[in-house]
Amino acid sequence: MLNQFPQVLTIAGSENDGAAGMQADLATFDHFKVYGTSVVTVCVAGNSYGVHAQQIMSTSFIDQEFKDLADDFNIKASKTGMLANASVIKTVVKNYQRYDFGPLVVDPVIFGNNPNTRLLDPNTFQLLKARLIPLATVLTPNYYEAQTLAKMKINDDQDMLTAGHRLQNLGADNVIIKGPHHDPQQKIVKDLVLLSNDHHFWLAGKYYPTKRKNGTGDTLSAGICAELAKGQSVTDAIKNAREYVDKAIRNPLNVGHEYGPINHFV
Ligand SMILES: Nc1ncnc2c1ncn2[C@@H]1O[C@H](COP(=O)(O)OP(=O)(O)OP(=O)(O)O)[C@@H](O)[C@H]1O
Ligand SMILES: Cc1ncc(COP(=O)(O)O)c(N)n1
Repeated sequence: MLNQFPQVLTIAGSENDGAAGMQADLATFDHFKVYGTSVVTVCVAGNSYGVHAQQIMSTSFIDQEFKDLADDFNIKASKTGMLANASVIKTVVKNYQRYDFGPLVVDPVIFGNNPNTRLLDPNTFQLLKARLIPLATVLTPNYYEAQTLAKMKINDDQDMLTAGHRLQNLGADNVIIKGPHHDPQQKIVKDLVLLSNDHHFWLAGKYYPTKRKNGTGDTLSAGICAELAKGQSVTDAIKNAREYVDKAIRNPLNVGHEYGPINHFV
């Protein structure tokens, strides 16, 4: 029957090296066998050495992208990625509230995998917290983004829990804070999952000492979105997406010289 196959939406930046952003989201959607549509917010020019230029889409173009998808598709879950600046955030919030695009996974992309790459204007943090985060079914900050948004340092598990609660108090139903993974000596990476019913659990995975992990955050949030669209619970969606990221890091794909992609073919 027309329009019954699970359809999802990524609202994100296009990254022309194929490793992260919308390209990683669409590859992940394919893996989870959902039909991926996209609203491009910004085009990023770069490669595995870094990001070199950005072209932000006009708000009228973004409005049109949303309208065209709403007119034709039956979207069951959505995710946001790179939003770049305040006008994009406001336009995305307005459109998401206008149409029914299902539960929303908000990946609050502030930094790229190379921590020196900033992907969001720092003047927009307040706007992000006040307008977008309250719409999140699942919020997926990395270790640095969680500290920036919760306005605190995270040094241990208790800090991570406190930061998670602060982010829930901003209005996100469920929060996953991805643990740090920049110490070559560490053995595991430990993410915190804080659920809307106030339960929490830790997802510990093996640490892989590799620079080939561009797009891990996008892949995790896209996997959660895909699984939610298929009717999985938040807990199962997060666990299944995390397992996929683990496999995609563990089996490297040797393209690009520096901060290369993970392997979406696994
Ligand atoms: N080297 C690694 N070894 C094992 N797991 C990792 C590694 N790096 C990241 N992960 C896992 O990948 C997932 C994505 O986390 P990560 O912190 O990389 O997100 P991010 O890409 O920084 O997020 P964002 O897209 O918000 O910027 C998490 O579950 C994390 O634990
Ligand atoms: C266009 C774009 N969007 C998002 C990310 C985040 O990447 P990661 O998933 O590695 O944090 C990125 N590097 N580029």
